[in-house]
Amino acid sequence: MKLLPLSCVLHALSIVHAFRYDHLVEHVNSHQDQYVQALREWVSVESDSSDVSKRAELHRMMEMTADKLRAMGGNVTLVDIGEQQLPNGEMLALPKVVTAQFISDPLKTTVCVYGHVDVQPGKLEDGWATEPYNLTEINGNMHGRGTSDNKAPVLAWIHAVEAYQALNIELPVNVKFIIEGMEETGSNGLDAMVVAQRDTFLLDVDYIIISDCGWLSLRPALTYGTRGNCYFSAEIEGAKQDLHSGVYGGTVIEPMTDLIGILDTLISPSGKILIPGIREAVDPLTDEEWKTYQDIEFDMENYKNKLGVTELMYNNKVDLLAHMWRYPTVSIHGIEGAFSAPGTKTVIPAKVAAKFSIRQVPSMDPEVVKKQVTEYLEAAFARRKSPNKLKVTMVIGAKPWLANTQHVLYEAGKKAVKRVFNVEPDMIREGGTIPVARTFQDVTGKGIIMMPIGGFDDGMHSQNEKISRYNYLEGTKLFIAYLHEVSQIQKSRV
Ligand SMILES: CC(C)C[C@H](N)C(=O)NCC(=O)O
Repeated sequence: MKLLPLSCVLHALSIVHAFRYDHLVEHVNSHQDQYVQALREWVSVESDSSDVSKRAELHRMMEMTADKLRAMGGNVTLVDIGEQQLPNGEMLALPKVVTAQFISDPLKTTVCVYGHVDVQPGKLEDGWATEPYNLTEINGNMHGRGTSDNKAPVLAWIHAVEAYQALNIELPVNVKFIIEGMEETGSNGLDAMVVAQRDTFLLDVDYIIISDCGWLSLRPALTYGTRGNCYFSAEIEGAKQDLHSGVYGGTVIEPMTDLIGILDTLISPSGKILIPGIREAVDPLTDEEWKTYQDIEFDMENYKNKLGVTELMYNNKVDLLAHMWRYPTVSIHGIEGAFSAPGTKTVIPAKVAAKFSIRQVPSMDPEVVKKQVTEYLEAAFARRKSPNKLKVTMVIGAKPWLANTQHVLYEAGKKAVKRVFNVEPDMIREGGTIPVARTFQDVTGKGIIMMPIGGFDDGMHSQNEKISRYNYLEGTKLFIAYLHEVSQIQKSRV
């Protein structure tokens, strides 16, 4: 019998693969209505991790996620990660973390997909055009709280695995999942779970994949960095109860005036952080980074239009991208205890607490930031010689994450993007935070990639959040293709 040359065998194998990929794509296209229905069911659960009154819904969401993975034959565990302490001292059960495993072939590479199914708050009265928890499709965009962040991407990964199963095509890699329910509030309890499972569930994992972010434009992207987040509460307490501003105004030193005064010392109008030590800790922008940012296609006018603003903090692309991704910033989010309802209540609030955050970057350490901010605000408050009481607390201290773009995972990612979208991806960083990314990196030492499928205009955390049907479906195909590309990475090149 005549043996075929190796090149012919390899060619034949690649044809078989291409044929199967087409089948998988066809499967995704023909199941899109089921995928949308699955998203509708998930969006209908108000799994808001920041609102403790919604905790039962969050538990239900974790159960639904586990049921879905179980129904697909996954080896599923709901991991108890303990309790959280509320500001009033009460203890509340954290949502269990769902882990799952599909096939376990020692000869295959193992990937672990991380995602979350908790959401930010969403209320019609915040200015939504549609009910936030009722998935509503308008012009190809599916609106609903948690669609892009992060329910559709998690489902897209699940559907990618399901598609292989449905067509009886063996998964090219072992696939594990870690799906949590506290990401939006700092991934409480997850770091400890990662440490606890480093030598068990995570031991045979070769790579970790996260799809919890968005593209920069219409071009698909791969993400290699996130900022961290130090979230603070600065509480000022004065009188023992709220006071009539006509009767008492002018006689007492008002907590709100103190609070606004110290908040105003955090950042200058031109965006310069005024807390000593913060800017000094940031690595200078390298020539290589400058060039990378310069080469990214990014339309500043389009960005302004998308946001509905007439001016940005920087008017050149490199500065803007650098300040979006690799410089720290301060944002003030709200004041608890302040009067904010419509109307003209004339009260002097007795106790107010500002919530603000500092997005930090790789060379900064949350514990150091905590000390810098606390000391700085205490000094600013002391200068006011106010008799009121100030209490500064850091409630989230999530670290930033940065990957090596030369890692084989990114090579494989580019191939998958090319296959599905026929373009090279943008290589981008992300200004937001995925708290566990750095923990995965530090604790497991495994390669991590972020492969977003969200659109640049999805409005995560904001009114009318959406994901397009296009991104949802093509994203599913991207994940299918990526599982194949990862299986092609030679173990020696890890
Ligand atoms: C764009 C972010 C990385 C998405 C992520 N789910 C998130 O919102 N994290 C919390 C944050 O405040 O950045």
